[in-house]
Amino acid sequence: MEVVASLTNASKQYKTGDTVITALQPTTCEFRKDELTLIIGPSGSGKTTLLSLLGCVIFPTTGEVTICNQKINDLGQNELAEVRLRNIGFVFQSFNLLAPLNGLENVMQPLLLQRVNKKEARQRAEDALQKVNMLDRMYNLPKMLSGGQQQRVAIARALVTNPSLMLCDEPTAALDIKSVAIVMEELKMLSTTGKSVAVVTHDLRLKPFADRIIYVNNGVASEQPSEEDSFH
Ligand SMILES: Nc1ncnc2c1ncn2[C@@H]1O[C@H](COP(=O)(O)OP(=O)(O)OP(=O)(O)O)[C@@H](O)[C@H]1O
Repeated sequence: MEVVASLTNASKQYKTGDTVITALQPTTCEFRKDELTLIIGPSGSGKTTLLSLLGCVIFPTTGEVTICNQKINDLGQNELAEVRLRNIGFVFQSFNLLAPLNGLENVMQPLLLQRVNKKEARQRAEDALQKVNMLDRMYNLPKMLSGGQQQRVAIARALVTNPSLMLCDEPTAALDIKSVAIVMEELKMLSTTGKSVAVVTHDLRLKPFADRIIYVNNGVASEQPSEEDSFH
């Protein structure tokens, strides 16, 4: 299956003063088209660091990160921003919708940033909202929507630019159990439409939605569960 993103011996250390924290040990893994990959691990284990490397938000200390066949290590900040805008959609725990804008306007924003004209942006935003079954609520402000509905609008905003890679950081953490299932089913559905979807979570209940699971423990990423994980 086609590889959308990969880490090759990629590690990350953070330096604060004299202290060096190894957030992620050298890691090699692939994220493929048409797959939903869960990145599971306890708090502080290195999940967000792994996702941030994939999202081209931070550079690895050692090793390589490749997104859509492009090695990102040697890119400058502007080129990196371009890679992010063209290839990656982000979904966050706290939705991050713009409060004064309705659902449609929120979803149109990434396209307007890419200088797509307003008419086309509106059409594409409506198509994205349709995919997550939120077209009928597109004129609502975020505060008029439930958490699950806001997250579905946020997913539409992430997918409107047609990214190959969708990166989701604890997308269900703020949701009730019914909304968790709806949001995960939407993400699963997207992963069958030629995208690679990576979801960071500490919630082992999301396992049934995964095609593949990467376990992260103490900065070590592995496709094998540790003893601690396998008890669940
Ligand atoms: N910018 C930073 N500067 C210094 N240390 C950091 C930084 N970001 C993360 N860390 C440290 O790296 C380690 C891994 O953090 P990371 O956020 O990747 O874990 P996580 O598994 O996502 O945790 P959580 O589930 O609590 O968000 C932690 O010890 C954290 O304190």
